[in-house]
Amino acid sequence: MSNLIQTGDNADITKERRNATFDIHDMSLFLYGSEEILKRRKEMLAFVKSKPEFNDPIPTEFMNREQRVDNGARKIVAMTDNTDEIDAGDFFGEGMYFQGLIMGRDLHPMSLHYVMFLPTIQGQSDDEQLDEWLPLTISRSFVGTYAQTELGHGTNLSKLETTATYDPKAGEFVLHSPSITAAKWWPGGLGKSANVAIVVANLYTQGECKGPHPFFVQLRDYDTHEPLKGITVGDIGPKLGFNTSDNGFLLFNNFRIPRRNMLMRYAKVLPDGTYIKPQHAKLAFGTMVFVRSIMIKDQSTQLAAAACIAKRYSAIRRQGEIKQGAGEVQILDYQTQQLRIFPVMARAFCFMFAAYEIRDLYMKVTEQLGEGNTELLPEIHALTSGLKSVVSYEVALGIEQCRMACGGHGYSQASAFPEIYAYAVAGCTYEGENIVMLLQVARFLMKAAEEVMNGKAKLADICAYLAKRGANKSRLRTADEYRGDVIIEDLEHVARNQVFRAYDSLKRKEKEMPSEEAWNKTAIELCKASRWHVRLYLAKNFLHKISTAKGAIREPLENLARLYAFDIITSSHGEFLRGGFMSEAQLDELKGGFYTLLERLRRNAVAIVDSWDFDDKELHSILGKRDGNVYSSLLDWAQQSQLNRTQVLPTFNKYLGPMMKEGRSKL
Ligand SMILES: CCCCCCCCCCCCCCCCCCC/C=C/C(=O)SCCNC(=O)CCNC(=O)[C@H](O)C(C)(C)COP(=O)(O)OP(=O)(O)OC[C@H]1O[C@@H](n2cnc3c(N)ncnc32)[C@H](O)[C@@H]1OP(=O)(O)O
Ligand SMILES: Cc1cc2nc3c(=O)[nH]c(=O)nc-3n(C[C@H](O)[C@H](O)[C@H](O)COP(=O)(O)OP(=O)(O)OC[C@H]3O[C@@H](n4cnc5c(N)ncnc54)[C@H](O)[C@@H]3O)c2cc1C
Repeated sequence: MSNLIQTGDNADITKERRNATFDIHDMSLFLYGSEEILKRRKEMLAFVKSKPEFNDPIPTEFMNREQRVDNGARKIVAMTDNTDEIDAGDFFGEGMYFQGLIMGRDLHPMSLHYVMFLPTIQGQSDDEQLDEWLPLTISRSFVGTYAQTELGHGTNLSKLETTATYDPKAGEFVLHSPSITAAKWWPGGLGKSANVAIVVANLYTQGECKGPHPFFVQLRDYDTHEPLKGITVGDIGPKLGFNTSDNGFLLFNNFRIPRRNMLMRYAKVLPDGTYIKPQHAKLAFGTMVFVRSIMIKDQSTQLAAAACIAKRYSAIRRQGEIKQGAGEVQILDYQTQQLRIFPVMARAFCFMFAAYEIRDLYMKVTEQLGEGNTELLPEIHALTSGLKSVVSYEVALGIEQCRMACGGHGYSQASAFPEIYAYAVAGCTYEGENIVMLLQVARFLMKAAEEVMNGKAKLADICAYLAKRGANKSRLRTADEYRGDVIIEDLEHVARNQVFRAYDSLKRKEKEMPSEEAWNKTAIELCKASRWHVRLYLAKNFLHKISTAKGAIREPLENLARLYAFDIITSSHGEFLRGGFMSEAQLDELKGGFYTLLERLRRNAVAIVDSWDFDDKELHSILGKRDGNVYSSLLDWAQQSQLNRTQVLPTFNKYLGPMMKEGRSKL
């Protein structure tokens, strides 16, 4: 704990750190997994701080878009000049941390090169293609992106309009955008930075459409960077966030590429045009599964950053009195403030622990795919789709809650909340719009429900609860005893009920109308089932993980995990009251328990967020500064505003001055 206290720190924040009941190093160790990881974080941070080229000339929030794009390009080249400093193969750990430290929370001109282009080359090329493209990708001989979404279609991949038609005489594919709506739209870095792309197009061979497939396509001349003939490309303009990235549009006019530019690890087109289908129809969508899986860690980090800022600021902000005349209190002492922030922190821990599970599952699936085994593909698709949806949505709400909890200063860009929100909320949309992805989970759940109904309960582990009988009354007696398995049983009960309610409703409707229509008319219930399924997974994983904690960190972790569960239950209590599963009295008991948990977590509030090991450089927030000296820093920060460069702005002479002069002259 003491390592975060320094002379000159704000007295309130120092008091918080002194009062903590555990050593933050122990908590960081539990959170990140090993001493080696913590050591490497320190080494990477020290390295980044030692390099002036990683600094921003002025805070990025004071830059215009061109300056941001320029600054982003400069820094990503500097960053990737120094990848020897990290284990670049450890994308999930070192790669993400290193990038976050240097690039901040904005995508940059090479984001898609690393996040999707490289993984697609690795995952979808055959050995010969890998030998050709991988070294060029790693050595940054070109800048790549992933161009799938179009103006008219993003979600529904089968209706992508871009065509790749095989011409056996020339041994080439002809890429074509038959309409305006066929324009690729959104790919990161496509507008101005990328000179190659993985283009996802509907493949036509021997007169038949074989569905969307990935192709390696050169877009610009390697020397002049001018677009090649047959390519129209540009930037799509400013967005809510991601403004350091030149997300782009792209149209093809009968643009030819060699046959071998189709990525052929799974599906293939032979020289005569014969199509060889992949072992599993959705193997070509593997990169999306990969990104959905790493998003969970990224999103939980953003949520933790928001909670860290809100808690540190709430520790130093004094406003109002609880006891009259006793002086203004730290706003962190208000129960309502705790309600706004503590559950957010609990969620960040929960999501991070899930991120580790998903990383491990992803690695297992990759290994299996290498052996030609696609057995776990439906499971990982459902799990990553569901987690991506629930987590990104909760993260966006949580960040906004933290912002509002910081009053007026939360609205300033000095807080970093606008930046964190704009960055994180995009996750609700990219890599599959959240509702659509929840419906994918529902497909998986409906199949599982069908198996249970048919008595063939050979279910994936994550669905095993669907086949359980379960009690029809909650075992909850006192809030203090409400822990571990008892909580899980109750969440299982609600999730199972919702899955079968949706299933029954779907089956009833299927008797009255075509199944696609029945599906649409049950979609709200299906999404609800998916959310409960994912919440159950998250809570189970969280409770299991904290049960392995030892020593002084155990109690605050248990408080967090139980707060997470109590929050879910009390905020959707109707589901638990249904059919008398819980009584009103039980719910009141839980509510009381929830308030007690807030009180218990109060003492360690700051230490818990300190354990996330955010350096000020990474947090990039005046309100969240480690030393708590917020007010003087806010004044310093504001002085960097462009508007403060001169005392009198041109607007005075042009508009306001003449107006006031005229006003005075009329008196
Ligand atoms: C040098 C060091 C540097 C280090 C640098 C490190 C940097 C680290 C940074 C980390 C930051 C992390 C995060 C930030 C990243 C931000 C980047 C954002 C970029 C965004 C990119 C994009 O958005 S790309 C475009 C994404 N698009 C989508 O996701 C489209 C969504 N649509 C679909 O996925 C699908 O079309 C569908 C799932 C909605 C439906 O598919 P389809 O219509 O084809 O199928 P059906 O519905 O008929 O289903 C048939 C059947 O298939 C199953 N299925 C579908 N998809 C999959 C799949 N992927 N895998 C397995 N199975 C699948 C489906 O469930 C059905 O199954 P049934 O059994 O028949 O039910
Ligand atoms: C910041 C950002 C970065 C991106 N980067 C890239 C990139 O690098 N490369 C790339 O190719 N793409 C990229 N995209 C595009 C992104 O993948 C798509 O926007 C996303 O997949 C959603 O598709 P859509 O825009 O077509 O939404 P739509 O599908 O049009 O969604 C609009 C609404 O329709 C609903 N809806 C659609 N279909 C259904 C259905 N079947 N059932 C029920 N409701 C439905 C949705 O739930 C939503 O409410 C990016 C997008 C953003 C915002």
